Amino acid sequence: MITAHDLVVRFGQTLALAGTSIGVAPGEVVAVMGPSGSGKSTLLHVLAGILRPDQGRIHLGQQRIDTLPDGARSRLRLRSFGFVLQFGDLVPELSLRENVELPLRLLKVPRAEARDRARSLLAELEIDDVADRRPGQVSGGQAQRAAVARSLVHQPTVIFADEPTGALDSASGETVLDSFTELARRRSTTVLLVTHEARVASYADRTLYLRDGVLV
Ligand SMILES: Nc1ncnc2c1ncn2[C@@H]1O[C@H](COP(=O)(O)OP(=O)(O)OP(=O)(O)O)[C@@H](O)[C@H]1O
Repeated sequence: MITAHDLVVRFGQTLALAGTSIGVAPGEVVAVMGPSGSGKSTLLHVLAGILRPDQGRIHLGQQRIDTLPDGARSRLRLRSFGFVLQFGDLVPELSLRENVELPLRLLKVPRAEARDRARSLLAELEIDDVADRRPGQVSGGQAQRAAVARSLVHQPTVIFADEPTGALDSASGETVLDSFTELARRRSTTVLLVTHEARVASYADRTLYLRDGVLV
């Protein structure tokens, strides 16, 4: 589903990715582990088209995506990718429901359909009772479940998750990971999960290890 060859990313003197190749099959849940500074977030940002590699090639299915112009890459991200980040990426002024509807509204899905699709995911993630509250008025676990719902609602091809439970206690983290990976598997959505915790990686089908910018 997503493949990359010989990715190199430099930040000044720092070689964040040093010729990394990766292939993730459709519907596969893959974890990327590694120590702090090994290049995990950089790899995720490059694969997701947020950062352009200095060298290398990235394909989504048959389509080469690293050479797309900025506008086309933004549209691709909106349509084909979902994101779950560690914290703070819900819009604080919007309710959980409005946050979950947001990708659909940006994709011009009619309001009623967006509301229905958000409602059904909010119910599946058992946060329908707090859906009208803002992120600041719910628990961290409930906010992360809303972020999971938002990442899935437009049926993306790939979801990128960067330490999705890093800010939660372990019980809330397990609940979020259980429902996230279960829903993604049921929909055959490919997931790339970056974490430094083996407990989190255990939810994946396969774990890759990065060290000094190379998969080992
Ligand atoms: N914007 C940036 N500017 C300069 N150096 C950067 C930047 N982003 C990352 N780096 C450097 O690139 C290397 C890889 O960083 P990256 O954030 O990808 O690692 P990581 O494995 O995700 O680390 P962590 O687990 O601590 O989040 C590190 O040496 C980091 O300091």
